[in-house]
Formats: sequence, structure tokens, C-alpha cells
Amino acid sequence: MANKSLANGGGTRNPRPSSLSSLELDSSLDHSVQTRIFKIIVIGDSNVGKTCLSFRFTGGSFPEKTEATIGVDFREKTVEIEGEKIKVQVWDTAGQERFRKSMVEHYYRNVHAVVFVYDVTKMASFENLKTWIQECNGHHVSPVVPRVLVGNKCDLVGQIQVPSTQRSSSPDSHNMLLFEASAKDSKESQNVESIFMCLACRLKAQKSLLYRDVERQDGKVKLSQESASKNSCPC
Ligand SMILES: Nc1nc2c(ncn2[C@@H]2O[C@H](COP(=O)(O)OP(=O)(O)OP(=O)(O)O)[C@@H](O)[C@H]2O)c(=O)[nH]1
Ligand SMILES: [Mg+2]
Repeated sequence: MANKSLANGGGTRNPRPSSLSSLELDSSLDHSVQTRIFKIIVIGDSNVGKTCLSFRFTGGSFPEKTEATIGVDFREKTVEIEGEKIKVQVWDTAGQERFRKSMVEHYYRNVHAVVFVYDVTKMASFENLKTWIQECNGHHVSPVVPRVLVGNKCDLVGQIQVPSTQRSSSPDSHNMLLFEASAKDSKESQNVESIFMCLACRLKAQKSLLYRDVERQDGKVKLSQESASKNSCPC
């Protein structure tokens, strides 16, 4: 696991944009696809547990103490899917407007997947999802970029404010997979793992199709975006 902060701009180490209609790579493609990095951003109100969720996935534990994220914290974990090693780069973003406003463009640039988080014990954080979804849509994130909803803090059973039925019937959550999780409860840690692994599987499936559909032209490789909309995610 690696953890890096970036509070004042800076770029991603993601080598490829995901939103181009076609993409040309040189003939070293076969080599480069073996070390892919998937950039996954974690978005939502302050205090919903974005830092704890990303820490649980990449570090395997619940942080004893957290402070409001300033800008973004990077965490990485290498996972293996069907024999391929993939680096999942988690961008733990700031929920507080004053700590995120100079960074928003960087969050969405070349993003591969988006995790929207709310706190199941705070109705306002669920209602605010529509603002976060609008922000994402406003940054021209391609429709093929997978998005999931995560209701965090499910361990606080007696304090739940967002009933399950409401969670799954929200029009804003249309077409998004919903996960209920707890970054705190180690018994629920499998759910946290599933969020990121499901996205990594989807991305791998999308990109496999994409690479399979390459056309070689003039010694270069041309990739078709159309094929990126198909996937065979098992979840
Ligand atoms: N009970 C419980 N508390 C949690 C859980 N996840 C996070 N918390 C607590 O919620 C508070 C906020 O967690 P953070 O992960 O720092 O929240 P954040 O979304 O990163 O907040 P910002 O960085 O300000 O955007 C902390 O006190 C955590 O200990 C959880 O699953 N269960
Ligand atoms: Mg945080």
C-alpha cells in the first residue's frame, strides 16, 4: 500500500485517458497493458467515511483517528484478477468545499470509476448525493465509467436514518450498484473489499474487450471506444 497526499494540484500517474473516442498507442501496447492502473475516486459529503473506507481497502484496518481530508490522499493496492496484476489507485477526496475546490478538475480527469459515499445514519448525506452526481456529470465523465453507491457506517444499527427501500428506489441511484458497508466493523470488511474489487473486475472486463478490438493501422494500434461500453462483470 502507498499513501500520498496532494493538496495543491498535480496530476495523475494514470497513463491513459478513458474518455477519448479513439486512442492511438505504439506497438508496445502488449507490454504496457500488463501494468495497468485504475484510478477510482471516492466522493461524498464530509464525515461519511471516505478516508476510512479507502484505508480499510488498501491498508486492511480502520484508522483510529482521521482528520478532514485536504485536497486528496492517494492510496494504492495491487490486486490480481484472472492472473493479471492491476494497481488500484484510490483517490480519497475532500468532502469539505474549502478543501476541495482547487482540486475538483484533478479528481475527475482520466477517472476510471467513481464511488459515491453516504452515511446511513445521516439522511442529508444521502440527499446530497444528487449534488455529487451532478458534479460528476458536469465534468464530462464518460457514461462508460462505472459508478457505485456506498452506504457506510452500517455497524451503527440503532441509528440508521436511510431505510433500505429508499436507498434502492432513489432516482439518482438509477443504474448504480448499491453497497452497504462498514469501514469500522471488521466483519463487514469483505463488503468494502467487494466495492473496489467489483469495480476493478468491471474495468478489467471493459478494457479486455477494448484491447481485443484493436486494429493495427500503419504500425500503430487504434482502439475503439464503442467496445468499452460492454462488460462482463460478475457482480
Ligand atoms: N461507526 C462508524 N464510524 C465510521 C465509519 N467510517 C468512518 N467512521 C467515522 O466517521 C468519521 C469521519 O470519517 P472520515 O473517513 O474521516 O470521513 P471523510 O468522508 O473522509 O471526511 P472528509 O475527509 O472531511 O471528507 C470518523 O470519526 C470515523 O471514525 C464506519 O463504518 N462506522
Ligand atoms: Mg477524508
